Parts: sequence; structure tokens; C-alpha cells
Amino acid sequence: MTTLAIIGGTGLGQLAELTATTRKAIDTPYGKPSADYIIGELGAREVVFLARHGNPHTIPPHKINYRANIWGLKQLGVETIIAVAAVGGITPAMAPAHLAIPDQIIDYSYDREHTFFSDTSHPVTHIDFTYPYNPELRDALIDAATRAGIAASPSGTYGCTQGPRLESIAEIKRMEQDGCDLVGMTGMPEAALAKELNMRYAALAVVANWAAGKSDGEITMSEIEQNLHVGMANAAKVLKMCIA
Ligand SMILES: CSC[C@H]1O[C@H](OP(=O)(O)O)[C@H](O)[C@@H]1O
Ligand code: HPA
Repeated sequence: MTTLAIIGGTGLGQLAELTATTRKAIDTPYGKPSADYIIGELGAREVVFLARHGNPHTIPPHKINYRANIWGLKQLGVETIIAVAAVGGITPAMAPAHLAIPDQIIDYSYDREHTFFSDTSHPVTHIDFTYPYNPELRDALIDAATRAGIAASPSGTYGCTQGPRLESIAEIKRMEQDGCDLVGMTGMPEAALAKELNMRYAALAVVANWAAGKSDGEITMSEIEQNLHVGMANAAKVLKMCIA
């Protein structure tokens, strides 16, 4: 049975390292996942890959069916999820193309289906979310980055905005005061849904750009693409080392 999954986001719509792949379309009680699940091998391990924004990349962050994505992985027997996420860098260490393994999260998103526990016919369920990211899985990613010789910040707070627009300077200032180091649009409810289904979940963040106001001028898609080109190549090395 497959136990490990990688969810790829912006800049990682497929995982070239996967070999012997098959596809699996899954329907769930919550609707359709973003794409077919790609099941293949990485090193000696079976790995499931899911393109968070669909294939091709057409689903914006606020329209992603996070519940279907996570439910489908559970159906496939996945117990461990490494989520790859493009982010904006807020604090000085989080420079473009840098990697980080966040340890905390703040949710600024809204109007998203964010729980499996809305059903009023069951007793109310409150999961613990003290550690949104699985500590052992985070340690494995940190260790893999060290062994791969790739610099990665071993902690950081990820702030999840609603998107799809990027943020204003004032919004980033507020997030920085709140303690955010990184800003993205997909970390929630993904992390919480995985925890609700008792799955190990950690994120490998790749900095695509300085967040609004942290560099001169506006943020351009071409700078994001260039930084992700470098950052995702390093992320793939960390994933490979981690899984091996
Ligand atoms: C301008 S790129 C913004 C886009 O990239 C991130 O996606 P993902 O987390 O899936 O890698 C961010 O959350 C936004 O969706
Ligand atoms: O600046 C950003 N803001 C939000 N999400 C992002 N994903 C990449 N860059 C950014």
C-alpha cells in the first residue's frame, strides 16, 4: 500500500523524478480532486503525486477542492504528505529561491471548505493543532536538506492569504507583526484537513519572490518564474534525499 504523497504547487506541476507511473482518478464525497493522482516510484519507494492547481495549472488557490484532494490521498492509503509550496519571503532570511521548512501557520484565508467535521449528526470534533506540521517529518526534511547540501531555514511561520491576488505592503507589514516569515495561499486548510484525517503533513516552502514592500517596485511573474526555476530544482533534490 502506498503511504507517501507529494503535493506539488506553483512551479511543481509534475515530478519528473517519478518513474513507472500510473494514473488514478478518484471521486470523493466532497467532489473531484484537483487532478488524477500519479502513482510511481522514487528511489525504492512508492510515491503518489498530486498537482494542487490541476494539470494544466488552472485552479486558483481559493477554488482548490482541498477536502477532495486530502480525502483521495487517504483513500489511496497515504499516511504521510510532503506539501511543496511557493511562497513570498517576508523576513530577511527568506530570500528568493531559498527553501524553508515552516513550523507554524496563521490562517488569513476565508470562505474555504476547511473541515471534515461539519456534520451535525456526530459529536463535535476539535482536533489539536498545536503543531500544524508533523515534527518528525519536518526533521526528516531538515536532515535531507543538510545531507543534500542545500541551505534551508529549519523553521518559520507561514501566513496563508486568500489570493489569488498578491498582498499590499500594509498587509505584509501586518503579517510581519503577527510573526509571519512566509506568505502563501494554499497552506490552509490543507494542513488542517490532513491532521483531521490523522495524516503526517509537512511543507517544503520555496521562496518565489520578496513579499510586497520587501523589495523595490512591484512583484512580477517573470521574477517568480526565475526564482522558482532555481528553488524547485533544489526542492526536488531535498525530496529525493528525504524519500531515499
Ligand atoms: C504568484 S504565485 C502564487 C501561487 O503560488 C503558490 O502556490 P502553491 O502554494 O500551490 O505553491 C501560492 O500559494 C499561490 O497559489
Ligand atoms: O508574495 C506572495 N504572496 C502570496 N503567495 C505567494 N506565493 C508566491 N509568492 C507569494
